[in-house]
Formats: sequence, structure tokens, C-alpha cells
Amino acid sequence: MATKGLIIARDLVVGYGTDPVCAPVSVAVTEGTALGVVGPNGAGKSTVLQTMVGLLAPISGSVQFDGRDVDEREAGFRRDVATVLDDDAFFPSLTGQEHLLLTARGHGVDAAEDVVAAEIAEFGLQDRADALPSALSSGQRRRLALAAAFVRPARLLVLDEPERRLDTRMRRRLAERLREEVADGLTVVFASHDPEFLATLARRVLIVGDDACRLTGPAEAVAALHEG
Ligand SMILES: Nc1ncnc2c1ncn2[C@@H]1O[C@H](COP(=O)(O)OP(=O)(O)OP(=O)(O)O)[C@@H](O)[C@H]1O
Repeated sequence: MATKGLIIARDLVVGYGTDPVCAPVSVAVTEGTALGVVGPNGAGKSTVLQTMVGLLAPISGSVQFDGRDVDEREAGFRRDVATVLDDDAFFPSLTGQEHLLLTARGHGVDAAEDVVAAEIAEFGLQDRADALPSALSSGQRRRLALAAAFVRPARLLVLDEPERRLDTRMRRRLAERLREEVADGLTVVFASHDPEFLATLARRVLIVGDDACRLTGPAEAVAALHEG
């Protein structure tokens, strides 16, 4: 059983109502490491991530962040944990740039304008920074959602299929960027269907299944993804 880590799930049963969507999860994610989460469509990856960040209540078991039960309404938890689970979670009347500035300033970032400008460039949004989210392509919205996670400080970043709708170049860049952030101490938990993303970033991988959720190394998980 997992005992040490920034975020720890213990015998965590996740699902909707009283119906579990997968086998129980026990995992501890050490600070400054990345955990990949894999499994076929509908296996329960998103449900596990949402439960780990307190958006869904566990059916049973527990999740602790930094030694305390997860409560996403707590200011400290919201300050320390950034998520990119759903890229439609934008203020509809704010431009991309305004959304990023609000996020950065809300988190007390110094020189917010410079930080936002750097992430707009990093995510290739210079030409569309003044557009409303509804006027962006789905890939641009995805980039904006990811940029929002980087304009603010965080100890834990939770990403649901970060590679989704990104072109190959941006996908590789993002995986490398995340790897650098992890080397600098960030903890990352991410679900993915992309073997390259997984191999670049994950030190350990949780394979989500009906009969068991088990931990493995990235090589075995990548082989499993290639087998489909
Ligand atoms: N709001 C909900 N209410 C009831 N069941 C749901 C709800 N959301 C998802 N499910 C079901 O829970 C199961 C797990 O879904 P989940 O989205 O966690 O899978 P996933 O592993 O992330 O899949 P994918 O790879 O397709 O994104 C699926 O059978 C799905 O249909």
C-alpha cells in the first residue's frame, strides 16, 4: 500500500452513484515525478483523475494531497493544484489573453503580463490572443487551456489526455516542457493514449482496468498501448 507521496490514493473506488467504473486504485505519487494513467476508452481514467482532484466524491477509499484529505473547495488545494481536464472551461466573454491574465493575477503572479506573453508565444497563440474562446479552433482552445495551467504556480498538475488535438510538433514540445518542469520539482499526473508522450514523461504508469488497476514502468505501458 502506498504511504508516501504528494498525492496518495488508498483503495480508491471511483464511479458514478454506487457503480464503480474500474478496480480500486492505490498509488502514491512522489513530489517531482510524473505518473501516467493508461487504459482503453471507457476504462475509467478521467473518472480516476476527477476523483483525485476532488471533483467527484470517491465511492470508497481516500485521496490525500500533502497529508490532508482532498477538498477542492480549500484555498490551499486550489492554489497548489492545476488541472487541464476539460478545455471548454473558459469565461465566454473574455479573450484568451484576458483569461490568462486573470488566471495569473488571481494566483498572485509577479509580472503577469510578461508571463502571459511568454506562454502565448510558447503555445503559438500570438495571432489569436485577442479572440474569444468561441472563435478559436478546437486545437487552439486546447492550447489556451494548457497555457492557463502554466501561467500560474502549481505543485501538482493533472492533465487528461494533454496530447489531444495537438499537432505532432506541439505534442512533442509539451511533453518536453512537462519533463523539464518535473525535473524542476513539479508533480504531474496525466492520462494519455500517446506512447511517445508516455515514454517521454512518465516514470511510473497506472494501468486502469476492470479486474485490477496496477502500476508498471513506462516500457510495459508503451508496449500495451502499441498492442492497442
Ligand atoms: N457522468 C457520468 N455518469 C455516468 N457514467 C459516466 C459518466 N461519465 C463517464 N461515465 C462512464 O464511466 C466509464 C468511465 O469513463 P471515463 O471517461 O472515466 O473513461 P476514460 O478511461 O477516461 O475513457 P476515454 O479514453 O474514452 O477518455 C465509462 O463507461 C463512461 O461511459
